[in-house]
Parts: sequence; C-alpha cells; structure tokens
Amino acid sequence: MTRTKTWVDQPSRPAFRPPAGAVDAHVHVFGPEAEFPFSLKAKYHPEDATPEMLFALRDRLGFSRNVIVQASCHGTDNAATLAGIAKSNGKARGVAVVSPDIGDEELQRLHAGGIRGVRFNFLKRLVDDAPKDKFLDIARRIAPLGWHVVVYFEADILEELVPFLEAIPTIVVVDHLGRPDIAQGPEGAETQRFIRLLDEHPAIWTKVSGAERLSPQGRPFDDFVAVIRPVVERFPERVLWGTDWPHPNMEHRIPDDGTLVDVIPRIAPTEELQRKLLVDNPMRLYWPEELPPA
Ligand SMILES: O=C(O)/C=C(\CC(=O)C(=O)O)C(=O)O
Repeated sequence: MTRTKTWVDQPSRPAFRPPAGAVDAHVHVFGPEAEFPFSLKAKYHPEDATPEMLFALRDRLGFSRNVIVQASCHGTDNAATLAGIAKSNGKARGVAVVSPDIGDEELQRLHAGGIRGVRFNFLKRLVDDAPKDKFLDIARRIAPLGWHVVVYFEADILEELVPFLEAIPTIVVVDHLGRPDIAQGPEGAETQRFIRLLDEHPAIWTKVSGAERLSPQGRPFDDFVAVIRPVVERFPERVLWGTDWPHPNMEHRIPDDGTLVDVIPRIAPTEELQRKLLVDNPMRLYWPEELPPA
C-alpha cells in the first residue's frame, strides 16, 4: 500500500484566537512506523505524523492541549498514542481502541498513561467488524475508571444503533455528529434525527468537527456552519471540537487547519460558547481533576 500524506506542513495562521487553555479534542498520531508499526488490518497506510509535528501544529493554531484518538491504522495497539501523550508534558490525553479480552491491569496501565476513553468504530471502510455485544462488555468495564465512550458511525445506521447507544453506561461522544448529509441543510432528516437523539439522551455528546469531511461545498464551509451552529447553540454543554489532524483518508481534499479553526467562531458565535466548546467541556472529560470542585 502506498503511504499517504493528508496534511499541509504549514497551515495558514487562523484569524480566530482560541481562548486560553483551548483543547483540540480530536487528533491522531501515525507511527513513526519504524517504532510503532501499523496494524496488519489497517485500511490505509499513512506517512508518519509524529507527536512533535502535532505539538507544533497545536502551538501554531493557538491551542494548549490535545486529545489523541487512537486511529484505526494502529488497531488495538495503543503504543503510538501513549507515546504521544507521554511526550506532551501533561498537555495531551487520549482515547484508546481496545480488544474485548483486555485485562484489568492493562486498563490501569492505559489510565496511568493518560487514556480517558475508548472508541468504537462502525465504519466498514475502516474496520472489519464492530461487535456491539463485545463493545458493551468493554463499556461496562471502563465505566468504573470514569472513562467515556467515543462512537464513530455514519447517519445511515443511527436508527439501528440507538438501543446500543442507550445501553452504554457512560457518557457517549459521537464523532463528527454521526456524519449527517449536510447538503440537506439544517432541517435535513439526518441532522434532525441526530438532534432528537441528543434531546432525548442527556449523556450523549457530540464532536462538532469534520467540516472538511461533511461539507460538499468546501471552504468557507457555509453549508457546515448553517447546520452545525444551531447544534452548538442547543447543546452548549455537550459539544467538543477538533481539527482531526492529520486528516486520515483525506488525500483528495487535504484541508488547511488554519481555515478549519476559523470555522469555530461561526459555529460558536459568543465567547461563552467558545469557552464551553474549547475549554470547559473537554476539561470535564479529559482533565476533570483540574476543575474547581462543583
Ligand atoms: O479520524 C477521523 O475522524 C476519521 C477517519 C479515520 C478514523 O477514524 C480512523 O482511522 O480511526 C475517517 O473517516 O477515515
């Protein structure tokens, strides 16, 4: 498999300045392959996207912290993600992908290494299988650690996933709003179904990220803003945002991270919404010990 590069080395500097302490809550690291080989089941083969490159991007964009989400190309071996967290001087935490037979000691080791959640991926182009019963076993095991579950799926399977999502005993964070068809506008059936899910389930949160993946129009992402801003305004306490650097599988539409950051003040138009989206909400999930007692 040819190695793919899906990011720009020097993204533009955004006009928007994130608030102090802002968290880029959805990023990945790839390799370096020589140290952390990719999974034999990986569906793509990226160039190395190292922690050092990630931290340079974080600083360039004006963020303070990262949440490193284990990407499917590393399977259930979280070593690259853990190494990224370990190099961050406490400025990164992570979300792991684990196999159902993981032992309690290994879970404790992941916790000590900065992991605060597990990800369940339902995208057929990324993973071979997504066993709901085994995922639920994992969810029950990680709940006592105070972790949460991150779920990645596309809108066509939302309806069939609802009972599964309801059975998860922790906070559930849905990646990229469950990928609704943005072209249908804010009243589109998929977006409205997703909003109803959040209305009915206070423990379900969402990442309002993925403009570059969801927007058929592309820059300046007016279609994305029209759909996503009402979601941020309706659920200000349950939204997270991330660049999604290094943008796996986006080789045909590589985004400029600076322009993605400039979408933030358009989907979260007040300073209060921006603070919740970029600081308060991710801190509650990833660095709760730093928050003042409620
Ligand atoms: O990271 C993302 O947001 C999206 C991905 C890749 C991914 O999730 C993975 O490899 O685990 C995608 O849609 O190809």
